[in-house]
Amino acid sequence: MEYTRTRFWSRTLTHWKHQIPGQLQPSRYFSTKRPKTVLEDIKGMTVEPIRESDYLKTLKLQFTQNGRKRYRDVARVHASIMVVLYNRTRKVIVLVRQFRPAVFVCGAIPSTADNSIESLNSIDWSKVPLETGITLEIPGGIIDENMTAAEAIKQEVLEECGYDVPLSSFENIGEFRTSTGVSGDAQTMFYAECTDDMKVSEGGGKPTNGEFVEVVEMSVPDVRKFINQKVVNANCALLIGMQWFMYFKAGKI
Ligand SMILES: Nc1ncnc2c1ncn2[C@@H]1O[C@H](COP(=O)(O)OP(=O)(O)O[C@H]2O[C@H](CO)[C@@H](O)[C@H](O)[C@H]2O)[C@@H](O)[C@H]1O
Repeated sequence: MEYTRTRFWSRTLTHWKHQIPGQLQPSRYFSTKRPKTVLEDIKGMTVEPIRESDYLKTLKLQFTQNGRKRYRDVARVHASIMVVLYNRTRKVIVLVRQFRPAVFVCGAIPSTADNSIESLNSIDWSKVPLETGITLEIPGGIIDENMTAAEAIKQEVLEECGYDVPLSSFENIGEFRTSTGVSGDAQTMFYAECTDDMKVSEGGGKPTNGEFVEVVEMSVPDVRKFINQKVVNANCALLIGMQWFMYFKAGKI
């Protein structure tokens, strides 16, 4: 299918119908409206223990510290990359909305709840509003071991947002840990600018991987309002990235 710019932008004309819990009237904060996709088509949620996983290994680390025996339960997960992507033509930050099962479960029941498999499977998940699990994120993903971090983020931007941004445009702005208590995995954050001319596809993720994302845009004044909210259904990386952008870039673009 040949993509034209008219087609991309005309999809943004449908109305944003959903309010994301923990965000103040998101429609006020977006310069484009939410396109209709299949994010909401989620059915038949069940829960079972992990026996084997390509994405998560749990370990019990035991050691002695200052003569005292200690242990720590640790989760090993993949390192990841993400990017604050600014579209110079449209003067917006490019973001993705997606259904995150982990956020859905944590948003639906408190972490102190009975987390037994029986108890979790007795919940009627269809009654939990799906918006509970829909997050706003800066584009990103896990690092494919055959790629550099910059190559990996370039590919994520293409797959998720449909922009073919030159590799040299990705500026590494820092690495940090997503969690220090449980997983300790590294995230590398990039900054890149794109233009409408770099838009080569609609984006949306890789449906063959079961990945469905919606591309949304936020104007710079709206970024300021967004990061000033008390609660957001977003990850720390989005907030760190936006704060970095407001501090180092917003006054210069
Ligand atoms: N836990 C899991 N269980 C089953 N399948 C999984 C999985 N994680 C990834 N996958 C599979 O791998 C594919 C690619 O994943 P991504 O590279 O998009 O990582 P994701 O953004 O989900 O999380 C990564 O990148 C984001 C940044 O975008 C980080 O915040 C986050 O910590 C990091 O895991 C997914 O579509 C899915 O098929």
